[in-house]
Amino acid sequence: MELLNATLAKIHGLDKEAMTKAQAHQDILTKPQGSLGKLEAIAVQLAGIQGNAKPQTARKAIITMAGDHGIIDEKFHNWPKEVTAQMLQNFAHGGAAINVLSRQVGARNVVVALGVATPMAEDPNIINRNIAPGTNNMVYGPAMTREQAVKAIETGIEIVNAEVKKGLDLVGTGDMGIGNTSPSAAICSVITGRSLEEVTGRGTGASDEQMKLKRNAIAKAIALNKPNAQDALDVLSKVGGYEIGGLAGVILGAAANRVGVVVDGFISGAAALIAYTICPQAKDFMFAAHQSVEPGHRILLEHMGLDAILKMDMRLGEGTGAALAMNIIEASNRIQHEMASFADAGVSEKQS
Ligand SMILES: Cc1cc2ncn([C@H]3O[C@H](COP(=O)(O)O)[C@@H](O)[C@H]3O)c2cc1C
Ligand SMILES: O=C(O)c1cccnc1
Repeated sequence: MELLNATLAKIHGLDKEAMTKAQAHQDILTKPQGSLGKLEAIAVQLAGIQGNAKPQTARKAIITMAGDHGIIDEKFHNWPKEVTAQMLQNFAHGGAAINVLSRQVGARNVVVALGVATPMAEDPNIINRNIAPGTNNMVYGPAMTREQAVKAIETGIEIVNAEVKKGLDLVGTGDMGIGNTSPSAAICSVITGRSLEEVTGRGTGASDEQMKLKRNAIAKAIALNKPNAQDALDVLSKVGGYEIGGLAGVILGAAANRVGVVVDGFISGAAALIAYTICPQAKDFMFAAHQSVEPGHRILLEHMGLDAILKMDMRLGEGTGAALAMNIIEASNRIQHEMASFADAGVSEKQS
């Protein structure tokens, strides 16, 4: 709990002076004021995060965290849990969607096992910080202990702190874990107060019949464990997942280091909801990368007052939306650095 508390103590608000300077700079560039819309807002937020009116985006990482889920024993899944470990190998060898999109935007991949059930061979490209071989089936009891939930968050903080030491201007979150749309829906429903009908989605492709089983299993888990919506550690431990806790730690750690964090889809969103419930100010450091097809994603973004950068009908996770949205954030920052002012370019200014 010490690292978590120390991290929370380091989270302060955005640098208002840097934001005022960044906005003033936007306003003298050769365009009608405000005409670049969200591109301007992103540059100003980034300035507030980094405390610099001309922020940096060159050093980027996507941190993808993996965990398995006991709830897949409830038989509404189409994919075996071995896929989690197999996909980690794929991430480690550059073949997954997240590898391609990270390469395209120039982000390094950081792959972390936090709660993977299938034994894995050692691999220099996988950081093995397994806390347990997957969560317990939350239909019959808590997914993990409160101590394990804290450990997951603190591991996420340690991982992002290590990346900050290597040099980090922008970090993206990603998840891998067969079954993890179920704990994400549970977290979303408990914290936002919205029904499972509204927040549960098809994940990797649940049929109508499987959707009924999925909602019933999540409802049973919530009814049995009675997570306290005001206590994010209680929610995470009772109906969460190791990778979700780890990603909440990445988000809190990024905020403490004043690094902008590009939050991926629904699972990363559930992690953001945990981080936000622990420390609402962490929201200032988040960029919502995209709006996933999972219906709960829009709901949890609304709950935090976040506006998704992209809407691409994506539903993969891994950090794919985060990597893609980094392109937009970089574009916005290049405007801030490279565009000519009216004075530079000799363009007449607005007359009235
Ligand atoms: C081959 C494959 C690659 C993936 N990459 C991400 N996910 C995504 O799908 C899973 C969540 O959906 P559900 O709750 O329905 O299991 C997570 O592993 C998520 O990262 C994948 C899923 C599969 C099958
Ligand atoms: O939005 C996501 O992150 C997502 C949706 C479905 C499956 N995996 C991830």
